[in-house]
Amino acid sequence: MTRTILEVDRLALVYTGRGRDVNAIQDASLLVKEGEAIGVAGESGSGKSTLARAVMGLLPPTTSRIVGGRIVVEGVDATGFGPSDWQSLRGSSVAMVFQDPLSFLNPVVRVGRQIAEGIALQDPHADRKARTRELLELVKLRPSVIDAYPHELSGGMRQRVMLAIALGCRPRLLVADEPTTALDVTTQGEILALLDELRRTLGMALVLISHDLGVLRRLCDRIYVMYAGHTIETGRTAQVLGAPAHPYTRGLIAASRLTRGPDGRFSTIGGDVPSLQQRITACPFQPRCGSAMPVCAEMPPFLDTAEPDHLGRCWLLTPEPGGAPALPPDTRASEARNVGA
Ligand SMILES: Nc1ncnc2c1ncn2[C@@H]1O[C@H](COP(=O)(O)OP(=O)(O)OP(=O)(O)O)[C@@H](O)[C@H]1O
Repeated sequence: MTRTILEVDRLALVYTGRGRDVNAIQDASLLVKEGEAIGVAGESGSGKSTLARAVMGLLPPTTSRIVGGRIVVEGVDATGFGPSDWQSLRGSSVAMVFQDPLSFLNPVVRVGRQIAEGIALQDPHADRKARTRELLELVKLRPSVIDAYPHELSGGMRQRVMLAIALGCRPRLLVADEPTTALDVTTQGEILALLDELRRTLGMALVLISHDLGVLRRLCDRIYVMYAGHTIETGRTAQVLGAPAHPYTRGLIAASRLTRGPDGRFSTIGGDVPSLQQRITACPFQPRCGSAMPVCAEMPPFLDTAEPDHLGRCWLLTPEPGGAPALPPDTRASEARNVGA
């Protein structure tokens, strides 16, 4: 059976820093198996980056707090980890690349040294020169890049450098948060192809965060769709994007295709994302949903089975909307963890 690398089980997380709470993650689950490519989709503000940073231990403990659920990395419960525990995990089994390499790279340190520093953190005895060259070759950069400063490189090259640094710890999981959003279309294609190739050749799992469904369709085995801090749908990519179970996913797909409605206007999802200052106690999408029923405003739906390995958080998926849930909540949560198992 394929090993589980990451398991997020009904996570809830609050930002507390700006004088008011923001319940950025309210009920999110994620399961990543060895070597798998997982996509996380959702509108701006749905909690994708917060989830990514939470599973990497990169959220500041002074302004964020996990208030429910668990994060388990390679069988170890990391939910209560402090900064040093997270640092050693990041140096050994998980790594992350971000949208903007310039905010990550040190502008006054040559690229080669920045890659070598990452290698030394993981293995103080490593031959840093040889391993730096090996990493540059992996990300398809010329060895001469070693002497360059970040500002001397193009956006695509900087993203490759950030990838080389991330790969320095030989991660079993790479989390990539909108890694190509800031790049032109051609460079975007090259970086995505590289990510795909690296995942396959290194046998590494990938969590790819993107609001671009086309990108996720191209690279991912399974997809999680997020809305207002909730996982609202998950399944194999072809299932979720080909036969979406949740009205929100259907709206997201229509909007991403730039299709026009009967009135000739481009499809959009009407209404506003709910406030995250309180925990949402009903269906988070109900105020914007064209298929909403009375129960949707009264009780939170649970992730339910649309078909094998395909779950949606929607009362439309229960046999008797408004009646007792077909499965108790805990059973449904464990199903969310088991999708793709
Ligand atoms: N440091 C912070 N303090 C308070 N609230 C925050 C903080 N960071 C993010 N948020 C809020 O948390 C919610 C989720 O934000 P997050 O960045 O995770 O969403 P996202 O789906 O990644 O959006 P985007 O695609 O725009 O990056 C938003 O309402 C956002 O305003």
